[in-house]
Order: sequence, then structure tokens, then C-alpha cells
Amino acid sequence: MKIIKVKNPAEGARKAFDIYQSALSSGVKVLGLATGSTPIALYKELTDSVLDFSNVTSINLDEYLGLDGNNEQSYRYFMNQHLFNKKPFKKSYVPDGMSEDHKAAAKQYDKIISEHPIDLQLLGIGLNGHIGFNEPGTAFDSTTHIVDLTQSTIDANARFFDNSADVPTQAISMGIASVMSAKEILLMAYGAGKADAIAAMVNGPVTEKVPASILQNHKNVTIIIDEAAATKL
Ligand SMILES: O=P(O)(O)OC[C@H]1O[C@](O)(CO)[C@@H](O)[C@@H]1O
Repeated sequence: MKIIKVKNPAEGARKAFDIYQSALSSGVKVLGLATGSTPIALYKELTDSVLDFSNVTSINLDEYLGLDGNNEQSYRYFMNQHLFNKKPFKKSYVPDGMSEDHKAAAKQYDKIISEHPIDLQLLGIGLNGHIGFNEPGTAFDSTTHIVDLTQSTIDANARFFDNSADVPTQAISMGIASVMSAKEILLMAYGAGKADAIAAMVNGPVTEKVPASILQNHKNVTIIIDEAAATKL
């Protein structure tokens, strides 16, 4: 793993921007994208830039079950607001949280991923080491699946909702095997709250108890972290 330490999220976003700029100039065709507070500064860098994504397909990691794309808390809405409305992509896929048949929706998403191999996958990390919505205990060979969110994740994400009772308890997420199939992975994390997860990911055993630890087995991973997130390395 290549670790880039930065002073703050703004510097992290600029470093990440450089990675996207060179990926685009080397002809990247498919970007795996993420939500959460962490990538917001990067998306601002991208939307403020002259970079052109009109020939690039994007595939997002996850979506809450039960929220449609017009719901301000949905990840589809988030992506439209922070990126797609300002930077149109050729095609932008986000898992369908409103499907009548979630298993079929998951299968369909795997088909999309297999037809569009991901060149560069962006990741955040949950406090418990989750990537996408792959919670601790998720099989490393998992593909797109329905997730029961842990209380830790529900509590962490409650800050985005008016009431914590409004946080969905389930999601549909790209699986860990799909994340690992990306040619290159960029993970960003900021703040002291992420320090334990970062230490477990980088130096801990590779275990399904810490989903992000599987990244130790990927050949091309870059991690951008601030000093606070790096304190336990
Ligand atoms: O960037 P944040 O808001 O800390 O979120 C971290 C992680 O949590 C999620 O938002 C899901 O809980 C992921 O999509 C993200 O990688």
C-alpha cells in the first residue's frame, strides 16, 4: 500500500485530484465512486476543474434500501448534487435501493460491473473498517448483496438525517470481491475517529472482521490520510 499523509482534507483532495487527472489522461474508462463526507472535497476539485468525464462510466459502491433518487439522503441524490449535475458522465450507475426484487437488482449490478471493469475505485472507510457498506463479517468473496447495517454505521450516518430513527437499516452494496477486482484503488480517510480502522487495515491481520484489511492483498492501493487518521500506524 502506498500511503500519502496530508495536513487536511483540502490537501488530500488536491492529491486525489492529481490521481484522477493522470488516470483520465491515461485513458481510464470506468471509475468506481463512493459517497460519505470524505470524498466531498475531491468532488469539488473535480467539478471546479476542466476535466471531461463524458467518455467515462461511473459505478457507485452502495445505496440505502428504501430511498429513491429524489430523497435527499439517498446516495443517488448525493452523487447528483456533488458530481454528476456539474460533471456529466457517459453513464452513471448507482445500485437501485427501490427495487421490488433486491436479489435480482444485486445480480443486475454484478452484470454491470462485469461489463464495465473498474479502472480506479474510490473508497472511504467506516469506523468499523467497512468499505462500501460491507460490514465486518462480510465474506471476502462477496459480490453485490443486501446488507443489514450495524448499529455503529447507523449511528455514524445519523448525522446526515433529521432523526436517527430515519436512517435506513439496510443497504445494497457492491461486494468485496468486486472492489478487489478494480485495477487500482484509492482510499481516503480523515480524523482521529478513523485511526483505529486505518491501523487495522494497514497493519492488522487480513480478516473478514475488518473488511478493509483485504486491501493488503491488492497490488495497487493508495491511501490518503491526514495526521489524525495516521496516529496509530
Ligand atoms: O466518509 P464518511 O462520511 O466518514 O463515511 C465513511 C464510509 O461510510 C459510508 O458512508 C457508509 O457508511 C461509506 O460509503 C463511506 O466509505
